[in-house]
Formats: sequence, structure tokens, C-alpha cells
Amino acid sequence: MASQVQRLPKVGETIHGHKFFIGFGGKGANQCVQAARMGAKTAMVCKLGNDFFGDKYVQNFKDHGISTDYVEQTAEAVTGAASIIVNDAGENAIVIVAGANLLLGNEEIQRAKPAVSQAKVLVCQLEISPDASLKALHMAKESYVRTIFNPAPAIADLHSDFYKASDVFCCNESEAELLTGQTVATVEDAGKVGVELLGRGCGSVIITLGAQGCVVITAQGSSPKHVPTSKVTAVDTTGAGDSFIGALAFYIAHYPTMPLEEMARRANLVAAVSVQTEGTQSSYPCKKDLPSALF
Ligand SMILES: Nc1ncnc2c1ncn2[C@@H]1O[C@H](COP(=O)(O)OP(=O)(O)OP(=O)(O)O)[C@@H](O)[C@H]1O
Repeated sequence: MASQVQRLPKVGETIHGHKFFIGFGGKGANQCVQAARMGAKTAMVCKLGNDFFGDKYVQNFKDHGISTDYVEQTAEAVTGAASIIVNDAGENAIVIVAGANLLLGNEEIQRAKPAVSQAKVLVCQLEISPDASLKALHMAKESYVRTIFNPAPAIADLHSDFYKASDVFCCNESEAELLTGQTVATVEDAGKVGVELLGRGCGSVIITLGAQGCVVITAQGSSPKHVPTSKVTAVDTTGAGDSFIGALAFYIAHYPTMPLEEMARRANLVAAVSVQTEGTQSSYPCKKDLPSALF
């Protein structure tokens, strides 16, 4: 829930805003919606509150043709929500209440085994408990399902098993910095930290770099490849990373033998479309909005 204001309120102060917007978000859901819009058959594994927002979210998944067989609702917590205040200078103050997300545990992941073990690809993030994400990644690996892990929001002491369970470890610059303790200011820096992350046991690493596209590192000893993107006028980059990952999941599912660099090139172009319109999920392109050369 985002309010636009001239300036951020001080403690105890009430001020008038000039714009208010409610949109669906959450990294996992965003990624799932982008993959579904490109034509992937998708299922979401998550927990929502038994409340107004939870009901609306179930409907949003259904509207996108996303299976809700493993979307559970609980009376014990609220649906995860973010209250966002943005001032006219573009600065923000955000409160996230994870709510029901934190009640998604190993039991729920176990119930989702039929979907996880038969998928072409599993995508996990860190907006639920890390244990639950790691269990799902291990479950996928046991069934030879390819995995994309997006360590976001990043935690400095990420368990080493996450690297080993990731076929594609995909993060942005600031997450790469937090995980390695190294500065990522240039494409070269991204290549260096990518090599370090690869050395921790991932199958491959992608570091997204906003308007500069991304860097892909596929195997020990091979040099990092910079994959630039097209130059566009960005209006709102919120959720661009999730658009990229959703598109990447689509390509892994539909073109499993395509080189990762080519998938990243195409995912760059999908995410570049998403930054040209306001909003998060509402800015994600559908297959019909994209050039046929991307399919
Ligand atoms: N200004 C831009 N112009 C073109 N493409 C962009 C731009 N910003 C982002 N992208 C595309 O989106 C991808 C992800 O962007 P970025 O690295 O900023 O992710 P992020 O920081 O995780 O984003 P967010 O947190 O806003 O979702 C980039 O790799 C690129 O393909």
C-alpha cells in the first residue's frame, strides 16, 4: 500500500498525501506472475492470512492461471503486507509485516511435494523462513528439478547449503555485496563477486545490474560474461529483478537446453519492458506484448 507525499511525516505527525495505490507484491508472487504471463504453467507455494488481502491474493493467482493447490490461508496471522510512503524526491519509508509468510514451514513444503517434484524448475527467495526455502530446494534437487535461488532480501550469514542447492544463484548488486563483503560498483566487480559466489558451490551465478543488464558466470574457470540490455526510459524499476527471474524461470522450463547467457539476454529484455510502466505486477508484460523473437 503506497502513499505519495510531499515530504515524509515526522514522529507523531499526520500529513496529507496526494496519491494512494494498492498493488500485489512479494518477490515469490511477482516472479510467479511474470512466468505465468509469459505462458509458463505455474503453481505457487505460500501462506496467506484468512483475511481480505488473502482472499484477493488467491483471486489474483487464479486470474493469472496460477495453481493455488498449495496456497494455504491461516487465521493465525495476517497476509504479508508492506506500507510504503514515497516523497516527491523519490525517498521512501517502508514497513513490511511478513505475517503468514513466516508460518509457511516444512509441513506445508512437504504437502507441496507433488508440485515441486514434477516441476521443470523451482524458484525460491527469502521472504519466507530460510529453512522452508532450503527444504524446498533440497526437495527439488532430489527429483532432478532445476532450481533458481534468489537470496532476497539478503542475509549476511546465508547457510552454505543454499549455494550447493542452487543451479542458478541470481541476485542484484547490493545482495552480492552483503553476501561477499565486497563492493559491486562496476561490471568487473560483479564478475569478481560472481566468481566468488560460484566457488561456494552454485551451478551458475547471475548478478543483475539494473540498466547495465547482468553478468553471467556459468562454470569454474570460465570468464564472467556481461550481458547488456536495451536502453529504455525507465519510469518505475520496482520489481524489475522479479520480472527478470520470472522470465528466466520461463526460459528454463520451456527451453531447457538454451545457454544460460541467451536466457539472461532475453530475461533482460522482458525486465526492460517492466521498467517502462508504473507499478510492479501491473507492469509485467504478457507473451502477446513481447516480440516473437523472445519465444
Ligand atoms: N533502467 C533499466 N533499463 C533497462 N533494464 C533495466 C533497468 N533497470 C532494471 N532493468 C532490468 O531489470 C533487471 C533487474 O534489475 P535490478 O538489477 O535493478 O534488480 P533489483 O535491484 O532486484 O530490482 P528491484 O529490487 O527493483 O526489483 C536488470 O538485470 C535489467 O534486465
